[in-house]
Amino acid sequence: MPVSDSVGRESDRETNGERGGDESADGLPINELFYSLQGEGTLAGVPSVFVRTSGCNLRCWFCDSYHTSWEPTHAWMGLEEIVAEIDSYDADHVVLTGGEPLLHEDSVALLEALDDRGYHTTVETNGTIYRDAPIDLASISPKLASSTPTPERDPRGEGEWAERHEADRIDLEVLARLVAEYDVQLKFVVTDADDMPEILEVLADLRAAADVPIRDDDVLLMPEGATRERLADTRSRVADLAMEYGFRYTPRLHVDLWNDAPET
Ligand SMILES: C[S@@+](CC[C@H](N)C(=O)[O-])C[C@H]1O[C@@H](n2cnc3c(N)ncnc32)[C@H](O)[C@@H]1O
Ligand SMILES: Nc1nc2[nH]cc(C(=O)O)c2c(=O)[nH]1
Ligand code: SF4
Ligand SMILES: [Mg+2]
Repeated sequence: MPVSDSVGRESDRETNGERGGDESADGLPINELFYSLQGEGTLAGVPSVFVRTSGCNLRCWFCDSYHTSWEPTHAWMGLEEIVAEIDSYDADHVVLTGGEPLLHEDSVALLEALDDRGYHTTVETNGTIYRDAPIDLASISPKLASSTPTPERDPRGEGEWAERHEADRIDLEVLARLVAEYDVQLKFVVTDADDMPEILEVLADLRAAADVPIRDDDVLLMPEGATRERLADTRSRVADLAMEYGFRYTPRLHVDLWNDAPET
């Protein structure tokens, strides 16, 4: 759902972690801002500053950033304040993530400021919202049916989000636009072989809809797991699937190194 659809609907604003009231002030709801190694994707291992915005339009049952989606918490930070804190680290790479960072209009201004200062920017996004911004790598993680918070899997309620999540999780037009405009990686969260038919279907639909080729090399399978214990269950299965289907495997380096500690 484009964020503009939710403007003016207070309940949506609140659910998404957006600011009520003072729309004119610039800034972003920041859940955490920290320095770490990029843990996922083609840039895994690269020292990077992470800016995690709060608020999301989806509700994956497995979300490893619960306090940006299911129970959003944040401090409001002005753009200058955010840039100054990023500058205080000695890094060339910035990862803007969330929650869903492209929900927020001011993510564009932040990315412009970072681009002006020469940073390489990665945006971690669920691929349901398009924005025009200087993004060096759009790290898109389209959400599969296995992410839907059914009553049995809802971490908080009784499946109240399932219908909305299901309706909004894939937007082929937005995905095709992101793929056309940016360097992308498509990073699918995988638990087992049951996820593969849907990945193939999304890819076939996207290849048909997009004006540019999508290489198998740009498709990454990432094991589901927010903890070392869970990853121990999923990672070798997902590695085998990557070899079987000819897609890339991505580790979750930060989970291997620091488990589920905050600010890692
Ligand atoms: C918290 S999300 C924030 C960005 C955006 N909302 C998204 O989903 O792409 C960051 C990354 O973590 C992944 N992720 C979240 N929970 C996960 C889990 N339990 N296991 C594996 N990956 C997970 C997402 O798919 C995404 O690639
Ligand atoms: N180290 C580390 N790498 C990451 N790559 C993507 C992350 C995210 O939450 O978007 C993430 C994260 O939370 N930590
Ligand atoms: S889209 Fe991303 S931030 Fe939102 S609930 Fe899913 S994993 Fe969490
Ligand atoms: Mg993370």
